[in-house]
Amino acid sequence: MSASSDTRPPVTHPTPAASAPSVGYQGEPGAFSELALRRWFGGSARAVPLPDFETVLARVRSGEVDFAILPVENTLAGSVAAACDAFLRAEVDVAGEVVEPIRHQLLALPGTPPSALRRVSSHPVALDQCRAFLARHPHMRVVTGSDTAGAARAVAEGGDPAAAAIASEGAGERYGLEVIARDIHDRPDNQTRFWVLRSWGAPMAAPQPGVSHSMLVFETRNEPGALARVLRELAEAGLNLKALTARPAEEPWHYRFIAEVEGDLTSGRGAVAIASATPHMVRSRVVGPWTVRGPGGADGVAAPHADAAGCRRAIDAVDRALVRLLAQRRDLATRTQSLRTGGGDLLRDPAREAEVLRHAAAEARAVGLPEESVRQLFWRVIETCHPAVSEAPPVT
Ligand SMILES: C=C(O[C@@H]1C=C(C(=O)O)C=C[C@H]1O)C(=O)O
Repeated sequence: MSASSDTRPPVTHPTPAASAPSVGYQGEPGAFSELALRRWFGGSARAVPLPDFETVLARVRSGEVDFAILPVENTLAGSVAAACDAFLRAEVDVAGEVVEPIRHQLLALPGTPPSALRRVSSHPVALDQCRAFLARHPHMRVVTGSDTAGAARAVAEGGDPAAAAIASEGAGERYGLEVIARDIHDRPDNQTRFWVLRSWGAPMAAPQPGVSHSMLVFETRNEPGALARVLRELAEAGLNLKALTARPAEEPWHYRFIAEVEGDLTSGRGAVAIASATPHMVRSRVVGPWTVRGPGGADGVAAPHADAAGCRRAIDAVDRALVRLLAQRRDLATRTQSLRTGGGDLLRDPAREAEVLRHAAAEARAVGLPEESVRQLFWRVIETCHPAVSEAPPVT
């Protein structure tokens, strides 16, 4: 794989007409997909729980939901095969990518001693991320379920003190369960990539900063070197291959490949690479471009670490990203002001300021931060973006 630097303009990021988009996800409230969609869309999005990946894809394709979120790869368990297959069968576009840290907790009825547990249930992909813990506790029979939060709800509703679930801490809180064993995933830097999906042709809006990613979905002829020839075109265009997924096509021993690259395959050298690769492919389509958000993503937020020094480096990266976002906010606020005043003096809008603080408080609530201190902080943010704004925060 080759390194590449991307200096093209920011990717156009989709925002639906309504301020609160509906976003479909597989699972029940408290699922990791719900956390991932909050990272992308914020606290105001309407999260729509759906039973399986096929239904998620069908709903976004038909426009019944504005977007969908789909877990595609976990750093411990690998590709989420069922999600990739559902994606390959549907005609949808990737509008973004979220990388979400995944922390698994062993949850049971409050007051349950660990020795009383006999059964543990969760989604198979979650169970795969906790193999070492499960191997150390062979007295617990492993039961696969359709999702993590659903397994937690079933333990709460079942009332059986021998039953446990593996799910997020948030799912435990939602269903009144206690954390019996904390952070039981095999590595502390466990994380999952999710694609944000939209139907083809859904409206696009404001450009987002960050490196663009895109993908080529293709099949090759069953002949020596066919895959290598396609990949060589991408490499020679200087596009870094970040993931290559092979899934079975219907015909025996034929494969569909998903090649994800850092770069835009719809223009410039990316488009040239696709043109050169086309004779080597049986079927192909280009999806994207999109930007990545979350640990390790293009927004510069670092991945979690096992040791304190690593965590501090990650905090430093988060802080740098926060300051860059502040500068971005200041530029937007300055532009808003000059549009509103025609270049004159600062024109305050207390109603808008109150709205900004309300939004920040709602986001804080969604991610479990203290609302009042986030409100205060945002008052300072408004002030920092406009040094002339310096009175006490409005009361809402
Ligand atoms: C940027 C603006 O100007 C001022 C600054 C605001 C802000 O930083 O959020 C909000 C309202 C105005 O008092 C605006 O009008 O939106």
